[in-house]
Amino acid sequence: MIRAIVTDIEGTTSDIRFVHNVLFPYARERLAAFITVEQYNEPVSTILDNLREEIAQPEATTAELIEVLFAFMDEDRKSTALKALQGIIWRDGYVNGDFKGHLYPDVLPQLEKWKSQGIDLYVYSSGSVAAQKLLFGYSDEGDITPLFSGYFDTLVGAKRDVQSYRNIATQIGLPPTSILFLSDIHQELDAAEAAGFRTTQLIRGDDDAASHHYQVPSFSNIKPEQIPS
Ligand SMILES: CSCCC(=O)C(=O)COP(=O)(O)O
Ligand SMILES: [Mg+2]
Repeated sequence: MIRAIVTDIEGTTSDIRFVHNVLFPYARERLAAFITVEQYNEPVSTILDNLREEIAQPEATTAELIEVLFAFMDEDRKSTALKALQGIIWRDGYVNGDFKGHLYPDVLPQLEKWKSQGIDLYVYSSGSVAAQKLLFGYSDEGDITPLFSGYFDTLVGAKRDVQSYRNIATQIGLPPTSILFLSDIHQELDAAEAAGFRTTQLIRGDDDAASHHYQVPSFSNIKPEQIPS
C-alpha cells in the first residue's frame, strides 16, 4: 500500500516554462547586485563559503564567485549554493506579487484527495526548501503548504543518486516500497526505483521513449491504491 507520495516540482506539479522563463530570469537579473550588497551578511556569507568549498577554491573572490554562478545558471547546474541564493531572491518576487507559483490544474485536487485518504505528501526538488515553500505558499491556488508533511532538496543528495532516495525514506520513516515518487525525469525515477520506491512519470509535454516507468499526462491519472507495494 502506498503510504507517502514524494513529488518533484519542475515539469511535475509546475510548468517548466514558469521555472525557466519567470523564476530563473528574475534571479539572474538580480543576482550580482544582491551578492554585492549582501556578501558580508548572513545567510549569504555562509552560502558563498559553501560555494567556495563546492568548487574547491577557498580563496575565490566575490567577483569570481559571481562569474561561477552565472556559468552554473547557463548550464542549469543544480548547485546547492546557487539554489539557496535563487530562493532568497525569489522571495521578493512572490511577496511583491510579481508572480505566483505555477500549479497545473490537476495537482491541487489530487493532492487534497490523497491527503484525505491518509497518504502523507512530500516534495523533493533541486530548488531549495525555502524556494519550494515559496512556490507552494504563493501558488496560483493560494497557500497549499499545509498539505505537505516535509520538503527535501539537494541537501539530502542529488536527484539522480540512489542514496538520496534511501535518505528520504529514512527521514520519512517508511519502507521505500510504500513510497511513490513522481517526476518528469526518468533518470530521477531510475534512482528512486533502485532505492525501492514505486515510480510514476509525468509527461506534461514531449514523450519519453527512453523511459520504462509508468507514464501519465496528469495527476488525475495516478491511482496509488492500484500500485502494489
Ligand atoms: C523550487 S522551484 C525552482 C525549481 C528549481 O530551482 C529547479 O532547479 C528545478 O528543479 P526540480 O528538481 O524541481 O526539477
Ligand atoms: Mg522535474
